Amino acid sequence: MPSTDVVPTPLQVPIDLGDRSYDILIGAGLLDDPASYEGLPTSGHALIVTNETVAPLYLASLEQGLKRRHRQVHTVVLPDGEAHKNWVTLQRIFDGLLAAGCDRKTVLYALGGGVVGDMTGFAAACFMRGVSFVQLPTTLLSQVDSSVGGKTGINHPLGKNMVGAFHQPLRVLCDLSVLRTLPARELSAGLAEVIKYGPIADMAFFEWIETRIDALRALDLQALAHAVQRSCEIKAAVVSSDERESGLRAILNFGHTFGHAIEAGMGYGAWLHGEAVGCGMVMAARLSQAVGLVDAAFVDRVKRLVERAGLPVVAPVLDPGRNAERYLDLMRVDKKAEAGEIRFVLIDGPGRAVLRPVPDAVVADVIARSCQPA
Ligand SMILES: NC(=O)c1ccc[n+]([C@@H]2O[C@H](COP(=O)([O-])OP(=O)(O)OC[C@H]3O[C@@H](n4cnc5c(N)ncnc54)[C@H](O)[C@@H]3O)[C@@H](O)[C@H]2O)c1
Ligand SMILES: O=C(O)C(=O)C[C@@H](O)[C@H](O)[C@H](O)COP(=O)(O)O
Ligand SMILES: [Zn+2]
Repeated sequence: MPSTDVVPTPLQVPIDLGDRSYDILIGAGLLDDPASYEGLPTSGHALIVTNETVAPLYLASLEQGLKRRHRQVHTVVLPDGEAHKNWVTLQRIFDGLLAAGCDRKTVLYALGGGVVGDMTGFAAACFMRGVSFVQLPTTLLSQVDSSVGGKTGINHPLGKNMVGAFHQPLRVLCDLSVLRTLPARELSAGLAEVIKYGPIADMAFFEWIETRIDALRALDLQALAHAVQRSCEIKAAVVSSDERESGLRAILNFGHTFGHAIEAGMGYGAWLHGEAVGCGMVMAARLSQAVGLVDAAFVDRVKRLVERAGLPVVAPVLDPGRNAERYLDLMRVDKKAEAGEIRFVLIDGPGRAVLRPVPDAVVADVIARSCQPA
């Protein structure tokens, strides 16, 4: 990664939610910079939640820094992976909090990717009926999406993120330096959520990604800084106007109805969330074309960029005997479904999304076409 002085730091994206408002700070070296934590509570107890992959990389220095702010700093190190985003692992956070004698003023720090962030946020929402937490996202995906907006939770074997709560963090620190240790496959997964913001909200950004995709994959710090900043700006605007997804916020689910079915259907962790979303966006773009909202050129453009990001574009067969039915069954539990009717985020012209039901036969045809290599 190029030297850190090329990024004018920190960039700051505010998220306006009344008394739950907070800032997203973006820059290199933020985790170890005491200025990043200014204004946050300095209560007696802090608990850092991380995982066994991230801990050896970044836990020691964070712990040392937080010891200057909190009398006691405790840690919980979780097993790594989407397959562990469940009750059993969540319980380990509560075990750690109680064993350490943590109280209502305790601040939780989520050091890791989206899995750690979603689970720590959920633990913070539940512990003693709600304590504060800070997001320290260490993957591209978590910096551009999961650390922002307060969706927290865990998976159920029958459906993604089925148990959770809305609980906003006090601050989000997106330290770009930590991305240099991220495996290439995980970087690609993060790019899926970056690409997502184009078709739903900002085609100029989509065009910019098309020109900078190779730089992003090569960890060009300036390109990454802009990608994280613009993604967070779009997400902050959407969340500020619809915090609890009563309407508009659903557009952030573009590609996720198919994507969540792939994740659950393949077994959590087989496909990364970003991979499933990347492929799911191609499927949702096809579905938008199938109901007459966009043309084939638009679908092809989305598919090409997803492919260039290093993501899969051919959907997996979930059940050879009854593949479309299996997809449809999994999608019927989607949180956007109403009375068993699946509602899809469709692209209604470049940069604009709508939420709509689509007849099962049309969806089944798109699934069949998407599972075939082009
Ligand atoms: N709450 C939301 O709004 C929201 C939004 C998008 C995704 N999500 C959730 O986020 C999760 C996906 O997050 P993710 O893609 O960050 O996956 P992840 O948390 O599993 O992290 C990916 C992998 O990278 C490793 N890792 C993390 N930081 C690293 C670093 N700096 N260097 C080296 N390795 C590192 C992790 O240990 C893990 O193996 C899914 O569960 C998804 O449902 C939530
Ligand atoms: O923040 C949101 O709203 C999103 O939909 C962002 C998604 O990228 C994310 O994967 C989210 O967790 C999916 O939400 P869900 O409500 O469908 O579980
Ligand atoms: Zn997502």
